[in-house]
Formats: sequence, C-alpha cells, structure tokens
Amino acid sequence: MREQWLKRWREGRIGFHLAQTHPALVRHWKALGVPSRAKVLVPLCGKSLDMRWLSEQAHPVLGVELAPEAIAQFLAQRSGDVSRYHQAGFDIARQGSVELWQGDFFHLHIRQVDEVGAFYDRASLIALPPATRKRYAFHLAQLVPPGAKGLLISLRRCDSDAGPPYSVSHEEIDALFTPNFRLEMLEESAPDERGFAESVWALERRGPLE
Ligand SMILES: C[S@@+](CC[C@H](N)C(=O)[O-])C[C@H]1O[C@@H](n2cnc3c(N)ncnc32)[C@H](O)[C@@H]1O
Repeated sequence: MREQWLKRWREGRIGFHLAQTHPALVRHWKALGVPSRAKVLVPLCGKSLDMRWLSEQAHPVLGVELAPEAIAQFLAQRSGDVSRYHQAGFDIARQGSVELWQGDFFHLHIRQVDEVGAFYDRASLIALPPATRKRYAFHLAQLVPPGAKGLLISLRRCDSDAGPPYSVSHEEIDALFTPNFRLEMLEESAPDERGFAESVWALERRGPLE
C-alpha cells in the first residue's frame, strides 16, 4: 500500500486533492471548541490546503505524509523560508507554523507529538485497507491526549469494497473510534457521480477512566 501511494504521487494521480479549503472544515471547525493555538495533527496530509487554513486560524500544524512530492508541492505553493531537519526517521520541513513530517504515520511516536492538542483527518481512512484502518484508529488514539478534539471526513459507497478510495461504512467508523473517542456525525452529503457520500464527524479523545 505504501508503494502504491508513492507511485500515485510520482505519476501525479492525485484526484483526491482539493484546490480549495474543504468547506466542511470551514463550516464545523469553530464549533468543535478546539482551544485557540492548539497544535493540530493532520495524519496522511497530502498537500492539503486545509493545513494552510488551520494555520491561518492560529493553529500550529503537524502534517504527516509518506510522499516527498506532496511535501515539495505544498511548500512550493507559497514563498517563505523553509527550515529542514531530521528526527527519528522523519524528514521534517517547516514553513511558517506548518511542519510537514515526511515518513510513515505508523512510525510516529507519542514522544514526537507531545504538543499536539487536536487533529484533522480528511480521507485517511479511505486511503487504507480494512485491517490497516483498525491500526490507524488505535494509533491516532495513542498520539492525542485525553480531551483532544478533531474532525474526521470520510467516504462511503454501498456497492464496492475495491479501493482506494475505500468505502468506509458508518458502522465501521463507529466501531473503530468508539473505544477511545466520543463520536458524533455532523453531516453527510448526497452521493456524488461515483456513488460516494462524504460524512463529517466530530471526535473527542476519551480519558482513561471514561
Ligand atoms: C486520500 S489521500 C488524502 C490526502 C489529504 N488528507 C487530502 O485531504 O488531500 C491519502 C494520503 O495519505 C498518504 N499516505 C498513505 N499511507 C500513509 C502512511 N502510512 N503514512 C503517511 N502518509 C500516508 C498518501 O500518500 C496520500 O497522500
């Protein structure tokens, strides 16, 4: 799966990328009640402009992405100094208040994200096959502290298991996240021309005794 994603970026097959900030992020982020200036973890971030929007809301951003092309293209969208360093297997580039960590999200360790207070996930689940989605939900729960809030945007289609993009049912999202998060579905769009409906969820990391 890693190779498949790296190949897609090399070949420029990135139909998932939006040329604008995701409207649901703009619609729902404020109401989540994320503390101002909380650092936002963006797993599997691609070159999403949503990271620019979050940083414009005064949130430092930590994006994690496998493909070097995604990171180079994100940085090239803006002029501005880029500082680079390396930490525990990740090549890190910082531009303004956005840090992009190039490497495998599953290798990210809680010690490396101890300042994170919120998260934003658009299209991570649909990028991963079913067994890896379980690992993803568990790993995210390990990385964010109790009380951390986030937005999750996913896709479902009733008639196919092929992917990516994978179809992820509401029942699966519930089963993946309920053990460690409070979860509320905020909206679901009508199906698009490929039959995919997009759903938006508010999550909050539970505490150890909840
Ligand atoms: C469907 S795209 C979504 C990108 C972005 N969130 C957006 O909204 O445009 C999934 C992204 O996850 C990246 N990816 C896949 N597996 C990964 C992993 N294990 N660690 C980090 N990034 C990964 C892919 O390279 C791809 O850019």
